[in-house]
Amino acid sequence: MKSPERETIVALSSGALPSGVAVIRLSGPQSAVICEAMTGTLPPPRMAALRPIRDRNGLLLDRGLVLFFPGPNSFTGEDCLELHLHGGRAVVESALNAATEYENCRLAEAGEFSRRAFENGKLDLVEAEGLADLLAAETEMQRRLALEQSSGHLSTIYQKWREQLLSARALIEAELDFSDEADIPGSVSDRIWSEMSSLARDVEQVLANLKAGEIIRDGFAIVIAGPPNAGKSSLLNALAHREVAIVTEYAGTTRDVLHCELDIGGYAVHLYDTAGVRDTSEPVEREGIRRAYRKMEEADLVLSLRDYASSAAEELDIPKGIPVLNVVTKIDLYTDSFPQRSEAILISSQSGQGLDTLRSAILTELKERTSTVSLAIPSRLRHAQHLRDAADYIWNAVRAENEGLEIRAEFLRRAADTLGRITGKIDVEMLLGKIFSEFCVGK
Ligand SMILES: Nc1nc2c(c(=O)[nH]1)N(C=O)[C@@H](CNc1ccc(C(=O)N[C@@H](CCC(=O)O)C(=O)O)cc1)CN2
Ligand SMILES: Nc1nc2c(ncn2[C@@H]2O[C@H](COP(=O)(O)OP(=O)(O)OP(=O)(O)O)[C@@H](O)[C@H]2O)c(=O)[nH]1
Ligand SMILES: [Mg+2]
Repeated sequence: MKSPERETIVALSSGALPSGVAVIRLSGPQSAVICEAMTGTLPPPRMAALRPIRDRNGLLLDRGLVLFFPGPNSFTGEDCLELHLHGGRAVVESALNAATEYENCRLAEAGEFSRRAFENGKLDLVEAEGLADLLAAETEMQRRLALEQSSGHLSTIYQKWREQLLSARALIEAELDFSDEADIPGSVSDRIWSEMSSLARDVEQVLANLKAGEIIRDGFAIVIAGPPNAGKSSLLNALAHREVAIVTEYAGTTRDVLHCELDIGGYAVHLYDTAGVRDTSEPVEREGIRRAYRKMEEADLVLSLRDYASSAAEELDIPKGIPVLNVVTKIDLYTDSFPQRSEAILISSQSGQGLDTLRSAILTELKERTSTVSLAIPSRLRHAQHLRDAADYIWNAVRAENEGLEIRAEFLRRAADTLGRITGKIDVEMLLGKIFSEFCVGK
């Protein structure tokens, strides 16, 4: 039986319509035939050519740029065709319809181009995740981290470790083969175990960067907390540059946790406003206060606010271990010179005084927590789980001195497999759906 030809897929790969230019991308064995049929000729590989674009009946749809990438030298590794059209809805619609008229050509699913690139060895899983993050990146630091990952630097590190494990294993197996011939003194294995210990430490060092990666990729959670009327909601509004929260002179205005997104120095920040904390028997307010504390527990940083006029120590009970910045508010009301009480940052949400100082204090905190020595920053829990397992297997191998070389080699094999799962060298079928469904259609 003749095996069915791989389908050619087509999609709009550029953004929302209407747009200046729209890029329609095809990938698969029919790309060249469709190119000739729709544009008259096959342009030289990877050279843009201006051509009329026609449907099957010869009707002119648009005049646009045509690019052909013969496989395997394309994004997907297959023959690829790009039609750069005018970005009108009807233009794009008619071109997509025209392409799918051809045999074995259909609309692509979300992430299908990247999935083919993965299947053809053009991308590994870490790079594919990086690419998904690059498309989702909204801040400068997210963009940098994603670009780093999508261009294979992290993959190279994981791959190098895997090779180190495999060659250590090979040396051990070789030693096992000669083990009848009595113990060779100063055998290779002494050297191997010290190398493996240092490898486990390298893995753990990258693992230690996980939190930094999460802060960059998923954002930094800052919770504004303090007594009622301290000016918490006013600060949220001032930093967001819009009226997110209701502000009144009544203590106890905010009940629910409110939220806005900020970009501080290229970092994504989630800023939360909470109910003012005080003793109260009012049930709605009590629930608000309970939620305020719950939010503080999840915070990366708490801004503890206090009205300048208020008596110093308030009963804000910030959960242990959560970093705090003390902020004194409403300083516009007090024009006289300030006796420097504590190291609090003095602000006025009304006049804007001190807000830049507050922003740079936050940025300093962010930089401290993301300035990892090495550039290898895993941004996903998926990597971290495998890295933790890999390090544990290596330590097991190193420490199993009394267990015999077979068992120790088996631990190294497991460590190597675990690393292989991160880049997709091993056992990936289950993951593929999840990773590639994060993409949009056309990617
Ligand atoms: N028009 C257009 N712009 C684009 C893309 C695209 O597909 N089309 N990209 C889509 O993501 C990005 C660029 N990424 C690309 C990655 C690989 C190849 C490619 O043809 N690779 C071949 C040849 C490499 C070479 O000549 O150096 C290969 O890997 O074999 C093209 C684009 C961003 N800009
Ligand atoms: N003069 C001055 N008034 C401020 C400033 N910030 C807040 N206020 C006033 O203080 C009062 C309380 O402000 P909110 O921002 O609602 O205080 P809150 O901490 O959110 O209060 P709750 O939600 O009740 O806990 C309002 O009348 C604000 O206008 C400021 O910087 N200067
Ligand atoms: Mg409030």
